Amino acid sequence: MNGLIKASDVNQAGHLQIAGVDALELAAKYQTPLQVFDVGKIRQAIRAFKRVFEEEGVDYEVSYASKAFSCLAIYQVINEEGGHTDVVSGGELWTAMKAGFPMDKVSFHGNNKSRAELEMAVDQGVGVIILDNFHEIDLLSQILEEKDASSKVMLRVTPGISAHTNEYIQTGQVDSKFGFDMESGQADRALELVLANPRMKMAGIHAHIGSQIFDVRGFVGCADKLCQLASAWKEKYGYETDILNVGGGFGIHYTDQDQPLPAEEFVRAIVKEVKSKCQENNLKLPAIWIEPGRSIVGPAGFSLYTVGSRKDLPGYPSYVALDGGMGDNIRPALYQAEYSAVVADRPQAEDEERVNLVGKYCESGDILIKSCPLPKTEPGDVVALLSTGAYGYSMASNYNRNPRPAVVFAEDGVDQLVIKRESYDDLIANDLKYQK
Ligand SMILES: Cc1ncc(COP(=O)(O)O)c(C=O)c1O
Ligand SMILES: N[C@@H](CCCC[NH3+])C(=O)O
Repeated sequence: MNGLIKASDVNQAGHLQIAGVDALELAAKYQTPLQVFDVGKIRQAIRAFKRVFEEEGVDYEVSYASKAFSCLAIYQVINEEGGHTDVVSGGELWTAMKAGFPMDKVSFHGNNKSRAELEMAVDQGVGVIILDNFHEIDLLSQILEEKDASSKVMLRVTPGISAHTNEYIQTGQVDSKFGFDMESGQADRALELVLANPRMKMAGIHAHIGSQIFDVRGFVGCADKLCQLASAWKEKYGYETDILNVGGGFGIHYTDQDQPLPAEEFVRAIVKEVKSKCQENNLKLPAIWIEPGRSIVGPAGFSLYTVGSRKDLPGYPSYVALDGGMGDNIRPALYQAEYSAVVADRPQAEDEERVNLVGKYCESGDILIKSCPLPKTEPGDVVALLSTGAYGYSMASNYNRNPRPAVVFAEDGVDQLVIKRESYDDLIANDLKYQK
C-alpha cells in the first residue's frame, strides 16, 4: 500500500479523493491526462513556513519560486496567502502581472536575463532584481541610466557547497553556471560595482544550493557561508546586509524511500544558524528570505492518467502504457526522478505485480515509473501519480504534437479548471504555411 496515501485521501466509495473531490469524477469531467492541485495543501505549506519564522521572531519573506508551477491561478493563491514570488523569465513576470500579483513583491532571477526582460522588470517596478553576473550589472546600469530609474538589487553568490542531489539540480558548487564566486573575489568586485552605482540599492545577499535536498547540513553550511560573507563585507566596505536570501531546495516525499524532514524544519535550522552566526560576528540580524518552489506545490499535485495498452513478455518486465508521459512529466527521463502511483478507484488495494508504467511518447526512455508496484490494471483504469505538482506542468512540452493537459484546482470539495487542455488548433496556432 502506498505510504503517501492517508485515510483522508480516500472517500466512502473507497476512491482516491483530492481536496474532497473524487478523482474518478475529475477524470470523467475533464478527461485525462489531467493535473489536479489540492489548493489547501499549497496554503498549508506556505503557512507552515511562516509559522516557523514567526515562532523564531525574525523578519522574513516566503518567496514562492514560480518556476515550479506558473499560471494565473497559482499567483492568485500565493498572493492571497501574503507570499512573495520569484520569476525567472519575462513570461513568468507577465503571468504574475496578469494575475494582479503586486510587482513590489516579485524577485527577478536568472543567469542570462535579456535586455528586454530587464527593461520589463524596471518598467513594472519589480521589488528586487537578483543580479547573477557582471554582464547583467552592466546591462542593468545602462537601462537604469536610460530610463532615469533606480532598482533594488541582490547579489547571487555561489557558496561553494555541493548539495547531495542529482547533479543537474545542484547550483551552489564553485563551478555552477549561476552567481558570483565567493572565493576568487568575484563577489567582492560585484558588490563594489553595485555600491558605486547610485541607481542600484543593494538589498541583500542571495544563494541557492540546489533542489530536492534532504540533508539539512547543506542549508546550514550555506547560511554559515552567507553570514561569513556578510561579516567580511561589513568589515571591508562598511556595508551591512538587510536581507539574507537562502534560496529554496527543500526536499519532498515522492516515494516511500524518501524520508525528508518536514520542509519547515529545514528553515528552523537555517534561522538558528543565522541567529547564532550573526551574534558571533556582531552583525544585526537580517531578514531571512526563502524561495521554496517544490515544497509548496509538489505534494499538492496529482497527475491522473488512463491506462491503455499493455505488453507482456515472459521473463521481462511488463509495460503498462498511460495516455500521458514525458510530455507532461519529463523529470523521470531527465533526472531519473522517482514517483509512486495508485489506482484511483482502489488506492488502498494490495499490490499484485510490478510493471514499467510508461507513457505514449515515441521514446524508450518515456518511463514514468520503473518497476512500479500496483494492483492488476485494465484498460480504462485511472492511475494517479502522486506529488507531481512541481516541475511537471511547468516543464511540459508538445513533443509528438501532443497537447499539454488541463489543470484543475480543487479546494473544500469544489473543483475548478485553471488551465484549459490544449486543442489541436492550439498546436498549430503559431504555424505558418510555407509559400514559395
Ligand atoms: C534561485 C532559485 N530559488 C529557488 C528555487 C526553488 O527550488 P525548489 O523548487 O527546489 O524549492 C530554485 C530552483 O532550484 C532556484 O534556482
Ligand atoms: N526542474 C528541476 C529543479 C530545478 C530547479 C531550478 N533551479 C526538478 O524538476 O527537479
